[in-house]
Amino acid sequence: MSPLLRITDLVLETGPAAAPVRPVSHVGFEVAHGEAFGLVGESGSGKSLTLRAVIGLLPEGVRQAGGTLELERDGAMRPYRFAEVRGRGIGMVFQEPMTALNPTMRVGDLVTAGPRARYGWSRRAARSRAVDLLAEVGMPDPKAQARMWPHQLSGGLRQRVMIAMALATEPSVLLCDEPTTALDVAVQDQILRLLHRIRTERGLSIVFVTHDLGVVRRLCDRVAVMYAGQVVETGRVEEVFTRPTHPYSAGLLRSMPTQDTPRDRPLAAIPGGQPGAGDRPEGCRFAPRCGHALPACAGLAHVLAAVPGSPSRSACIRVADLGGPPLDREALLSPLPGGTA
Ligand SMILES: Nc1ncnc2c1ncn2[C@@H]1O[C@H](COP(=O)(O)OP(=O)(O)OP(=O)(O)O)[C@@H](O)[C@H]1O
Repeated sequence: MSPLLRITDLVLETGPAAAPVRPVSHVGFEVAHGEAFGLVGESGSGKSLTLRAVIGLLPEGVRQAGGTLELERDGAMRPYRFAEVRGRGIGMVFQEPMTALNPTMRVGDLVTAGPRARYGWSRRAARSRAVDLLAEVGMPDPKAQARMWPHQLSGGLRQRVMIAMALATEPSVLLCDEPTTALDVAVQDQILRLLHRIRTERGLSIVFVTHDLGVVRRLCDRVAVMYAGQVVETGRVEEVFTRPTHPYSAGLLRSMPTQDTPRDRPLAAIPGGQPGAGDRPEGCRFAPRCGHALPACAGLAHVLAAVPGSPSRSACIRVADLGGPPLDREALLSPLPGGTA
């Protein structure tokens, strides 16, 4: 598949310019046309900041110190400034719809506010478009719901409104930051199915930020695993999930529950904790927690390189010696209860 979005060498900084801390260092990834791409990793690994940087919506206190963005237009990859693509090719769905939706606007006006201002749509045209979009995202009574206020809707319906808002600008890429985390399990499933349907029907590319490997297994074609502000491995989901090429990804996958995992069984955890943004070791940042680390790992520059015999790319120099018991391919790739989205 041909590339649609390419991020290269993204660096984000916080703190004083003279002594900056880098929560995201030299992160890059590429998303193809129509592809679902997952960005996974523990809390604090830099997933959300990376996604927000793509549309130039960094929280206060975080600044971009490097990185390029390219988006495909008319058959060629073209460079853009990060904020420039927000609502112009790239849409975003946030984790918490209540804080992301303006409470003083009716749902129908919210959905089309962006394109209406930009393209000068009439009120009538905007309303009709809003109702169509609300129907597309599965609102049960789109005409009536277009007249409601966000607080009158359930969490699941609010998330549908946010997806409709993102679609209103006709993006080619939808960025989703933990789009189901704030919802209860049954509603999570409905939203994941909706995103899958929209992706298929519109031929959209989707980037999912999630700590839930089940979501990645179920919806994504390719994945990047982040650790302490860097991508440590990237590849096709079925490869990374069954033949991980970085000890951190292997540990993360071993700690992932499958449908056969008894509820009361403790998960095999990776010993130790992820270092904070201001507290990162030299060389391989995972080395202090890694059972395969050599003294040399502490002096290594971070390079995501091709792995002999694997289609994945990995930052681990010990990839050939990883060994360990093979991961249970069937358990890791079997459909989740409730079926495929
Ligand atoms: N507004 C901010 N100011 C300063 N530092 C920040 C800010 N937001 C995030 N950080 C730093 O960046 C790190 C990465 O944050 P980010 O939200 O991207 O992590 P994440 O992987 O998405 O985790 P989570 O799943 O918990 O959101 C944080 O651990 C924190 O050190």
